[in-house]
Amino acid sequence: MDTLLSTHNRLPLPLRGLAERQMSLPPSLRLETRRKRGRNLDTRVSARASSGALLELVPEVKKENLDLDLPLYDPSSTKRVVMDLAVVGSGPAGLAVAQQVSKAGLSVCAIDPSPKLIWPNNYGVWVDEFEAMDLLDCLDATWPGAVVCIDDRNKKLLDRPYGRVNRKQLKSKMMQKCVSHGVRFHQAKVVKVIHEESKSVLICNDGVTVEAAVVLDATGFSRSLVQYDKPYNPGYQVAYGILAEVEEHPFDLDKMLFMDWRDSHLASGSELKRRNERIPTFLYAMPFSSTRIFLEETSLVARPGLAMEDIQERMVARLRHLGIKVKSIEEDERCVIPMGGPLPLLPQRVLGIGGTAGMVHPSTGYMVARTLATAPIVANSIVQYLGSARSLTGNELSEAVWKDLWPIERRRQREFFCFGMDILLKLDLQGTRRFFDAFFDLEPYYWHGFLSSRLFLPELVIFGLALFSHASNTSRLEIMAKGTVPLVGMISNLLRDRS
Ligand SMILES: CC(C)=CCC/C(C)=C/C=C/C(C)=C/C=C/C(C)=C/C=C/C=C(C)/C=C/C=C(C)/C=C/C=C(\C)CCC=C(C)C
Repeated sequence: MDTLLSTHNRLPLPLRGLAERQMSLPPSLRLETRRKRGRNLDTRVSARASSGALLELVPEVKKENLDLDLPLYDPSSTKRVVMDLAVVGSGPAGLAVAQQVSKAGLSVCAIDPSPKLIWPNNYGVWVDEFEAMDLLDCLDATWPGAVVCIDDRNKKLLDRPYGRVNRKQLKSKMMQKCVSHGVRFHQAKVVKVIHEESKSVLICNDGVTVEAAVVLDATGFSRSLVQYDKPYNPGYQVAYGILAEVEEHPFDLDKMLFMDWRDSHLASGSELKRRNERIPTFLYAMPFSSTRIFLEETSLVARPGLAMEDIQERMVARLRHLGIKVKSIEEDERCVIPMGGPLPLLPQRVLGIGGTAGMVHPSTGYMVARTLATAPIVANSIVQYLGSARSLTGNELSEAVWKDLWPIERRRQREFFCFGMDILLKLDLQGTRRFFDAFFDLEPYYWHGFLSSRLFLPELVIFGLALFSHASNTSRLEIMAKGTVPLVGMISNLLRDRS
């Protein structure tokens, strides 16, 4: 499945409106959205295998839909009214808000070209994040801990349970709640929105119009309706993953492999090794059994993003070196996640959530847990301002909701995460290893809090100093040399944005 993700927490989200955004990406990252599933071939990835041979095992595209009857929006109804909320996009972010606003008794219309489509990506999350939202039933595999291989000699065991999201179960659960609270669905793509004083008119590609007091853009990275007023210059996380049946693999079943930065699979002096030394990739793996495993070769962040073919080539070399013989591939995924970059224009009439609203963690690419945790904030604020008193409408209402979505402390936190991303962008393989060696030696409170967006600026300063003090002398010099300009940039952005 190819995806420009509207997500990770790993709900990296299925891409909506990819085509429009494709042209703004570097050519090597332009992808089509597709989903592949279940074809068994008797081929093996052998010692002579190329990425071409691996790709031959990738099954045909097959989109999977939920088996669910959706109540449809009726454009011909004589009683047609202005809906309270129109949600554009039915990824996790959009459905989470739709579900909660409709629960409060407001009318909601969800518009999506494929509302029943099961989200395409393998999302991973820290179990505590889903537990806090009472979503443990939406994990289909969990590992009591994780492991980070810094290099051949240095391995870190992370005592933090990790899980894979059962995307079918999560989407079914959210859709069922939406249906039981009366959300209406319209299967189309929104092509234009016209704003009037107290309502907006959404024009869909099938000619239908939907009127709503509030419009929420939850279309992920396609950013269909939300506007940006600054140049869009994100870093890109690029990854190629396969869910595969293998003869065997060397990984412990009770640990997920969070990051493997080893490069012994790349021949000394080879071009591939040189490329990996400049812009490293790591292996991320979820072992489900001794013969079934999800493997993803990942470039954490680069600008421009790494070419998918480069990543596939590295993955094949790695699997060969690890003695992993792939018997069949159930599904594959290609992820391109924009990270960092500017926030959308604040405030603006259309509301946003998820990728469209700058909610991807700029230092990690994760998004799902944070988005799901933010949905109640957005929903409550819509309900409060639009509720019985109808205290606010139009631009005033949008301004108030955007403030709740991106309060000053969250904007400061994001500035720090972008500062972190700027450092990561400049590190080569050795620098990256030294950096994560120090990062995962921090007190769990700090590295957990950083990855799960729980630390705010005062604590992030302590986190930064702690990381600095844990770092080796070489790494400190590197942080100072490569971090000074981004640090000054962060400080000036923080001083500029004080409201
Ligand atoms: C979408 C899908 C489905 C998929 C995709 C692909 C994948 C698999 C992915 C994965 C990923 C991952 C695993 C990720 C991870 C990440 C991480 C861990 C990250 C981290 C980061 C960190 C950082 C950035 C940090 C930072 C820090 C800093 C910046 C510090 C600094 C310091 C200094 C400068 C000193 C002074 C102080 C102050 C500022 C106060």
